[in-house]
Amino acid sequence: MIERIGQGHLTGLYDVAAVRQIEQASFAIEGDSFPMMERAAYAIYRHICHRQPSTRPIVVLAGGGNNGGDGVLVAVLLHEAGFDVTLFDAAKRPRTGDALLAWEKLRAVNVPVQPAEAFLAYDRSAVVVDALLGIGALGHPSADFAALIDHCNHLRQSGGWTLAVDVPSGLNANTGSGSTIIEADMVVTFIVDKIGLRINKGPACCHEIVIESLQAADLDLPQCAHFLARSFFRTFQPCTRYGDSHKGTYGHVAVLGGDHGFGGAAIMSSEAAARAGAGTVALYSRGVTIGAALCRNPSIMGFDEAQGEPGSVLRGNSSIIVLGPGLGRLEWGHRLFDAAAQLHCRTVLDADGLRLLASKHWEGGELIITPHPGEAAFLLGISIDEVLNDLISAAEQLAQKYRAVVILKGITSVIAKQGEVPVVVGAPCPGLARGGSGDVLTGIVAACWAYYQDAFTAAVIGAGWHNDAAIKCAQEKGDIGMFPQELLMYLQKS
Ligand SMILES: NC(=O)C1=CN([C@@H]2O[C@H](COP(=O)(O)OP(=O)(O)OC[C@H]3O[C@@H](n4cnc5c(N)ncnc54)[C@H](O)[C@@H]3O)[C@@H](O)[C@H]2O)[C@H](O)CC1
Ligand SMILES: [K+]
Repeated sequence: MIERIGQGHLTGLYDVAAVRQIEQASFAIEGDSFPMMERAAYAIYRHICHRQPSTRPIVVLAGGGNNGGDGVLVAVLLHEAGFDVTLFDAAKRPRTGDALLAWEKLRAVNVPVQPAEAFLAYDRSAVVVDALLGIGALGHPSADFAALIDHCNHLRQSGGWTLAVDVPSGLNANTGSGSTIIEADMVVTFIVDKIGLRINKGPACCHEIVIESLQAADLDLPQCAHFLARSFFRTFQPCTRYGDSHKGTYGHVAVLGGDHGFGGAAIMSSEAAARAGAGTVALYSRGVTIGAALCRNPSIMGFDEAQGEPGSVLRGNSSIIVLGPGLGRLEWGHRLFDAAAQLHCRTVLDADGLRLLASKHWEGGELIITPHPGEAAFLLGISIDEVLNDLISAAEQLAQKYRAVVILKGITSVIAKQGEVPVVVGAPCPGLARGGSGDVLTGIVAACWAYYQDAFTAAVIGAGWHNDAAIKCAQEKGDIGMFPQELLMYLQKS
């Protein structure tokens, strides 16, 4: 799969169970667990020296477990190097094991220590090392930890800089969920990249993620997902043109939708397909929508009902249909949905098309569906929280239930297909949190599908490309200033 991307660009994302297995194997090989904690602390120390070499004070928030143990050793290294470091001790019980060994080292060199509560009155602009909770956290942080996390985030808002050890405290390393979470400028995560950092709330709390392997054992364990970093689009231009090509080389996309009141959705989708490089694009919609669409973009073909059935906009059965943007759920939308199914073309299904899918049986062509968590919950008959608490499984269940390639949209998107390792793509772009972003996505994915043929490849590249262009657009226009259709002008910007 995904030959166009190449496995080299897809990195593995693991759950906590896998990290524990690797840890145990590494400890067994080395015959001791403490050296790995020392390597973890040294890695953090190096990043602080490199990124924050100033004379700012450094605060270490240390819990009672081994995540806290890492923090304690970081404090020792910083103190020995002459930094102004204070450790706030949040352990509730006497430390044991490696965390205790670390604590004894700290005591031997007299690092200043204060009780955790004192941190709530701390108001200096500092570098904060979050070593409260790591992969051993259970449930939401206790109230006292939540207060420490809130205060750390408050200091960061007022000019502080936060480095999270392994995982931002409060973030579930498996699900990316959490209520009160450290917002980290940098997360130095150990051994392998963790799924919870890359999905759900994770990406919004981890502004930069660095992976330190700590010379851990190299086990071939199953990955929860692959990750396609944004950097892929620095060198890869999707849907490139060839010298000996013609418009037929790049396929035909037909957008069906845009009922009264929702014409803009279908217009944006068709425009996106055209801008993303589809050879020809047709829009089948209400007459008034066609008029508006042609005024905006005469390169598309516009057909209204008076000119024939939806099938009249196709160019043979290799056409890609986009069904859903502005479809509505009234009689008109139902009719278009049924007509589209009978065309047996490859179909990108979104929005109202997904609502209709839940109540009808799809016997049409191959599907890519693009639900957000609310639509996924509706399609699976579960709550939105259940979807958010296991996005990978929700995407996989949808793929199985609807025999479709699924783009489960979110801060990052999860792309799933039966028999494939899911792929997580994207990075946070708050500018996308507005109506129309999904309509633009459907058009881009359809154009990619016309180009790449393979639905999974098209979904991964299309979702990643949409996100990358949106971030570039927001950098110039601002999150509030950008309209979804404007990101199309950034599809080819390097
Ligand atoms: N050599 C090593 O052992 C290495 C460990 N690494 C680091 O270790 C952590 C995982 O450590 P672990 O002790 O298993 O768990 P944590 O420190 O993350 O958490 C346990 C700690 O937290 C308390 N606690 C649990 N849940 C809550 C909660 N909801 N609210 C408040 N407090 C909670 C619990 O009582 C314990 O005190 C890993 O992330 C690494 O940072 C490194 O990998 C290096 C080698
Ligand atoms: K942490």
